[in-house]
Amino acid sequence: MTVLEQGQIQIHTENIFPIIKKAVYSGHEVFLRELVSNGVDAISKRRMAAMAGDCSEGTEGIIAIRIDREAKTLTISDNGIGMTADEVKRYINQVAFSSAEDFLEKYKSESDAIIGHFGLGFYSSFMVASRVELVSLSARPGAEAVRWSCDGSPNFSLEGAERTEPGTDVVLHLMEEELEYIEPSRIRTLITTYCDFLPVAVQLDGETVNKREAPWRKSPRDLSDDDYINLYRYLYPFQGDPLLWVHLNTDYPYNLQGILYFPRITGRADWEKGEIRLYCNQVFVSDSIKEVVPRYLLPLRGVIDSPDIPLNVSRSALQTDRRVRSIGGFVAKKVGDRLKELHRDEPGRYAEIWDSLAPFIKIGAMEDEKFAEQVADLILYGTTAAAAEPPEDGEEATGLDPVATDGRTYTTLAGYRGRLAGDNADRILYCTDEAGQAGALALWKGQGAEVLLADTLIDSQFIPWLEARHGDLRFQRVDAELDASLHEPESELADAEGKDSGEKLRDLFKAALDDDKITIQVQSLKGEGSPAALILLPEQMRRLNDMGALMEQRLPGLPDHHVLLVNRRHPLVEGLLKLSAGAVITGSDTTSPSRQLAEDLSRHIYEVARLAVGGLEPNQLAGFQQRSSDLMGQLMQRGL
Ligand SMILES: Nc1ncnc2c1ncn2[C@@H]1O[C@H](COP(=O)(O)OP(=O)(O)OP(=O)(O)O)[C@@H](O)[C@H]1O
Repeated sequence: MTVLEQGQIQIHTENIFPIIKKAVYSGHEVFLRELVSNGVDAISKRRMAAMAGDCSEGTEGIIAIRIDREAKTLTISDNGIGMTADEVKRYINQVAFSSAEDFLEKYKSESDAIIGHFGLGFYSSFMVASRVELVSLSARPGAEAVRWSCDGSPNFSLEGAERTEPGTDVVLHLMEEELEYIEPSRIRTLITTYCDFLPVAVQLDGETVNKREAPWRKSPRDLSDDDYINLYRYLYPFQGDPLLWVHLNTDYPYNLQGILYFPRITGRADWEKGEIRLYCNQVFVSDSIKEVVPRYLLPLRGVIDSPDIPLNVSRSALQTDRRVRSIGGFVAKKVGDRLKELHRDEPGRYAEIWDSLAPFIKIGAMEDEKFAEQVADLILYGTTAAAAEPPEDGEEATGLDPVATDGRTYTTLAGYRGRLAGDNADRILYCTDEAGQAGALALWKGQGAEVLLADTLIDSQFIPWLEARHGDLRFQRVDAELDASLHEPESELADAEGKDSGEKLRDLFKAALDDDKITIQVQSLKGEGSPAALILLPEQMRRLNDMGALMEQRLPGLPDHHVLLVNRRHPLVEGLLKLSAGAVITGSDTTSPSRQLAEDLSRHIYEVARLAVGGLEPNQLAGFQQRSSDLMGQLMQRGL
């Protein structure tokens, strides 16, 4: 074979390849992605050149990968446009190698990793091969086949070769330490990882391995729900089906396609990792692109495919890139639009999946003002109100509020406010713990008040945020205070000592509890089932306690300062009053058995109220249990 040329590649670094190999010490596998991408490019170039009449059309484009175990070679062939000797000199010796220098230059100055080492190009073959041969025949008429060979030093040789069909073979003579790439299973995995959605068949030893179809490149009109769900199942196997998806498609001011899915969140969502897969022209780049979408969308899954995300820069540079930021904004906007659409068109389904959507939406609203505006009317709250009746014809009504689901009834803040009346038109009643605040909640419900249920972990931050945003509204937790509608007006005659029964009860409880931090109030609560006593936590008091707990990184618990509301109408309290009055009438002093029993009962009533709000520590429970039995024993003896 005649030697066409031997020469030195003009590069500044004397021997670039060992440096590349060292710099890109991990992820050598990307060489396959780079070489297959070059083949795909060559195939589409040939198609375009054929359309312009510049070369023969050829058969369907194919990338064929062959393994030769004996020769320890891996060959990547395409039937694309090929290269003439001149083109090899220009594109391989100059373009490829000058971008190698570029890459190294960038790599040196950036401390953090370049995403997926993207754009390494042809010379990435030297990460795994000690010698690379390229045999190419240009599809242009009259071209002759050439063989280029290089061992990683700047020296190359170029000679005539045998190749009858246009296209290029890249033959990699694998280094001893890179022989993993001779294993078909390894190559197969690499093809499905990086080249699965490429529009050209990628074959391994004659068998097509990749999927080829990239649904996100299609129009949403041509995709069924099943198509979306199947892609999700394929990308995230055994993760359950997605709740909702958003098809992204824009070509201005940047080119971007993709499909994002809201996963069904079980347990804690991962706000750190990021599971959206990044592609560039259907070639897989990375499965964690924290830098491209806003943080609150990180638990979303799916694909973003854009050639306009700069990938040969460091991650930190990506984060501050203006275009990337605007892509993040675009994605958030599209997600917001899709949520709006679902809320408008299918309020029932929206409410059904609300619990899974809530973390994204609430965190998004708190972190991103634009997003907050978009979703302002889409935030749902569990409510104690009855659901609105759907229209008779059974069709799903738009704007239905409150909406019932299997588990809960939901409303929006606007819906709730629409139902508020008169003096309380600006008061938002909410409950953060249905069990712990059951007594107070029942009282409000008994009087027909609607209460919002804000009981998820995130609500402890979300409610204060909401309050700050709605300065015109008053947010009041159900157990903060009871307004006049919940108790009877007080009208009572004082006894001979000038004390009414309220004062007497107050004195009794004060003596029994002997704790200045507990404020005792006596009221006649309305409603049949109202409890004997309730613990109330005035807003200011509770907030201070919550804040202190937050600063000390502990659970808030029951603050030492709290209110004990005694319900004078309750038979137990009425009996208590009689018991203590008896003690006075018979002239007993504070140590009389009746007085002692009255105080023990008062303490017991207090502890039961405390127990109901989860305010008894585990170590107090044993004492409580003991006192309960003692008290019942005493009462039993009195009754017998
Ligand atoms: N299989 C091939 N068939 C035809 N031309 C090729 C082939 N592989 C490489 N080339 C030519 O060599 C040039 C350099 O390739 P290289 O992979 O280094 O960079 P690139 O593809 O231009 O950019 P990138 O850095 O994104 O990979 C290509 O632009 C192309 O003209």
